[in-house]
Amino acid sequence: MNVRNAARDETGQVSVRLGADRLCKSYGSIEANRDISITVAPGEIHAIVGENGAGKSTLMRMLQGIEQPDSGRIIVDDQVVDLTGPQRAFTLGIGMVHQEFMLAPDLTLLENLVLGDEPVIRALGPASTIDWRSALESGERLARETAAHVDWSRTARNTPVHIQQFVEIIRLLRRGTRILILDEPTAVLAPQQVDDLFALLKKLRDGGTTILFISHKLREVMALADQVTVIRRGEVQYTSPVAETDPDTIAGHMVGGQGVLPESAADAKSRQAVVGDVVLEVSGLTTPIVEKSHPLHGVGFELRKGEIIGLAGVSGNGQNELVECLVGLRPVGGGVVSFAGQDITHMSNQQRRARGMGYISADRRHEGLALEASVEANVIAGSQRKPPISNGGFFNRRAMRRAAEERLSFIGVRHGGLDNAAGDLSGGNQQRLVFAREIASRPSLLIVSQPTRGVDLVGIAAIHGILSDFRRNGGSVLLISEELDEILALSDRILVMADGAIVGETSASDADIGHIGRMMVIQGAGDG
Ligand SMILES: Nc1ncnc2c1ncn2[C@@H]1O[C@H](COP(=O)(O)OP(=O)(O)OP(=O)(O)O)[C@@H](O)[C@H]1O
Repeated sequence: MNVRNAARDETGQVSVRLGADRLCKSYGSIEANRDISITVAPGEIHAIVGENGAGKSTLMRMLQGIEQPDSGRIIVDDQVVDLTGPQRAFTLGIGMVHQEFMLAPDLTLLENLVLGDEPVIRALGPASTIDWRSALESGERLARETAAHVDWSRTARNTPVHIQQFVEIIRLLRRGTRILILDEPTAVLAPQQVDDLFALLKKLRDGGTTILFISHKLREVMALADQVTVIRRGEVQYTSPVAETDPDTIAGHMVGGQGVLPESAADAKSRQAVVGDVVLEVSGLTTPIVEKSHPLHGVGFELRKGEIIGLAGVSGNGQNELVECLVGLRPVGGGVVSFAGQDITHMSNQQRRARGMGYISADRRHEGLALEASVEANVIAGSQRKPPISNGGFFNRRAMRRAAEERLSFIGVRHGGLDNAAGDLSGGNQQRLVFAREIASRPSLLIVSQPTRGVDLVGIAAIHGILSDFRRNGGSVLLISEELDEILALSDRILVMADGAIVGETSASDADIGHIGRMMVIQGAGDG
């Protein structure tokens, strides 16, 4: 990229709003980014796609000044800049909306809007006071401009997730963000909310904001982006205007020479499951009202052998609480949970596991993994006292290594070495690791929450294939997912949850995405 000669065009506009010029970044022996060059024009929506561990987050961290490149240059407004830290990037107008929102949960949305940059009245001499009226005016003006409906007096904690996301965006705009980076922004949204977000982003784009977004969903890339760049194994593989490409071409560049994608979930599902006896029976389940949780109101359903039930719902409507009750991590207020004919309502998580219940938590960083521990320790956890790793009281180190390697390669976890910390894996590879461990313990029932959040195309197909095989071999799955496509592709039956209750049920063959989406948002927290 010839920056010095990247002359402003005839109208005096800059041609490169944000650019990376041969950026390199290594962690030990891993080259996370190698000679990455991208160019983003003013008022462009640029999608960055790539497999898990491809190097997308590393690039974003450098563009935000959180990490320094080993070599290469970053360009803002046609000029080479030195992003010495996040504050410098912010001053230049670069702002990022992370997957985990940064709002302070107990402050109101208005307080969050101005936090750290409060408008003040200086009428009282040296003392000053916050000008709430002007804060509210600026919030409402931005909300109007972005067509968002925001109740500024609500705390962030009590605000539906899609409104929190709007407020995050508005907050950045208020502080002069001109280059907005979004990390998988639709992961937590219902379909209608995705449409609203895209309408907002297009509006911002048309007003001159430059948008860079990371996504694993090619349908979204096609619907939203002007330009797409594929990163593979730390290098730019492909870049194209979206109007001149198609999802197959993009996917081909993402997976490189791996050829045909693994069997899709839809193909796997077309082989009808044989459904047997009831394995999990839940009736009248309630939870006490506890702060920071969403109470359950009499949840009941049956899950049979060889069946996948998909639980659809906007996040924050009681799904987490239900899962925690089922796996023994939250006390129930009333009702009964039976597993394989036995009342397990008050059993511990360990007792449930010993009876064949596997659990894949949505919160892999806190519940699913010990991030400081090695990749090997994490993938073996729970099996270290069983053969072949332990035999007659003797611990077999080689058998442990072999088992770890087999488990990791079974689901294609990309890692830099068995002794590296699990926390150093990319997000998607952390999720694969949890899956590899849980499947290896051969459960009869899997409770799976957000199994493919942040996982790439190949990983999704692999995980879906594993779930379908598990079901075909007589396993039962309760699948909780914010991805309706995933629920539709895998489930035999679909339950919809809103406001702590099951509000609808449909068989997969009759499922209609619009109808399910409406049930999801018609009540409860999704309605905000
Ligand atoms: N702090 C770190 N220490 C060691 N290795 C790291 C670190 N951060 C990233 N890596 C490695 O660099 C590579 C690129 O990771 P990165 O997080 O950028 O990928 P990604 O494309 O964002 O993946 P995902 O889609 O799974 O989030 C991976 O192999 C990862 O394990």
